[in-house]
Amino acid sequence: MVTSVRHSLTQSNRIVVKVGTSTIMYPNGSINLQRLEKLAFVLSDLKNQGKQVILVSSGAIGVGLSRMNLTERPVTIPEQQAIAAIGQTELMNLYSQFFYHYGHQVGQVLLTKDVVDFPVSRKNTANTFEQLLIKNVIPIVNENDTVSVEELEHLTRFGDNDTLSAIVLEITDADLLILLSDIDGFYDKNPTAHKDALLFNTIDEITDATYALASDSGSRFGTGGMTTKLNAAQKVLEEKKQMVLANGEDPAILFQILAGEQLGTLFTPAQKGETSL
Ligand SMILES: Nc1ncnc2c1ncn2[C@@H]1O[C@H](COP(=O)(O)OP(=O)(O)O)[C@@H](O)[C@H]1O
Ligand SMILES: N[C@@H](CCC(=O)OP(=O)(O)O)C(=O)O
Repeated sequence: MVTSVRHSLTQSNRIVVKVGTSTIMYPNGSINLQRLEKLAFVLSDLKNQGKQVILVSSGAIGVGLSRMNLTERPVTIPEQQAIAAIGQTELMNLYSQFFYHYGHQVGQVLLTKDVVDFPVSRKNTANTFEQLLIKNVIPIVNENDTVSVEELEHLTRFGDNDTLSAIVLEITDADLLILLSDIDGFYDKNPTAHKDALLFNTIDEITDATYALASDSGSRFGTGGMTTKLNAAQKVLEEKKQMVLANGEDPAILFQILAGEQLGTLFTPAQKGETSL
C-alpha cells in the first residue's frame, strides 16, 4: 500500500544507505557474498536510474575476523583496531569488485563523528563527497576505527555507524537515510526476544519512552543495537528529514521503499506523518 507520506520517498534523489555488520555477515562469521553482491547490484541500478547514492557500511571488524580465521573478537581495543584495519581493506576490495562488475566506481571515505564540530574538517568532508558524486562515484563510508574509539559510561568501544550515517546525511544534505539491519523495523520491544513484538509503521518523535523500547544488539557482531538507530533517527528528525529502518535480508527492498511501499519503520517529521503501529 502506498500512503501519501510514503509517496514522498519516491521523490528522494540523494540517498544514504547504511548496512550493519549483521546484514553482511552470516551468523557463523563468514562473509555473506551473495548479499554484498546484491547490494552492489541494487545501488548500481539506483545510480543508473539517476539517483545519487552514498553507502555507509559496517563490517570491517566482522570481515577482519573472518580473514584472520578468528571466531571471537579479541579483547583488547588495539587488537580490534588491527582487525578492523585488515577487514576494511578486504571489505573495500569486495565492494570495489562487485560495483565494478555493475559498471560503477567506488571511493572510500573514512570519517570520525567530530568532523561536524570543526568547520574546516566539515567543509573538506563535504567537498570530498560533492566531488565524488559529481564524478558519478559511489562513496563508501565507514568510521575510521583506528582513531574513533570512544569512552562511554566507562566502557571503551567503537563508535557507531548508525549515528555516523545521520551525520553523513547532514553533511551531504541528502534527502533520505535508509538503515538496513537484521530486523523488519522498530518494534515496541526487542523482536529477537519477544515473539509478540509489534512493528511501528511510522514514528514522528523520539522521546525517553521510545528509548525505553530499545535494547542492545541481538547479533554476534552488531555493536549499536536499536539505541544507536534511535540516536540516528533523532538527528534525522532534527534535520527535518526522513529515515527508514528496514530489513536488509534482500537488498532489493530498497527498490520497494523508494517506490513508496509500506515497509520497515519510517521516521518522519511530525507534519509529514502520524505515529502509528
Ligand atoms: N525495539 C526494538 N525493535 C527492533 N530491534 C530491536 C529492538 N530492541 C533491540 N533490538 C535489536 O537490535 C538489533 C539490531 O541492531 P544491531 O545488531 O546493532 O544491527 P546492525 O548490525 O544492523 O547495526 C536487532 O536484531 C534486535 O535484536
Ligand atoms: N566500524 C565498525 C563497527 C561499526 C558499527 O556501527 O557496526 P554495526 O552496529 O554493525 O553497524 C566496523 O566496521 O566493524
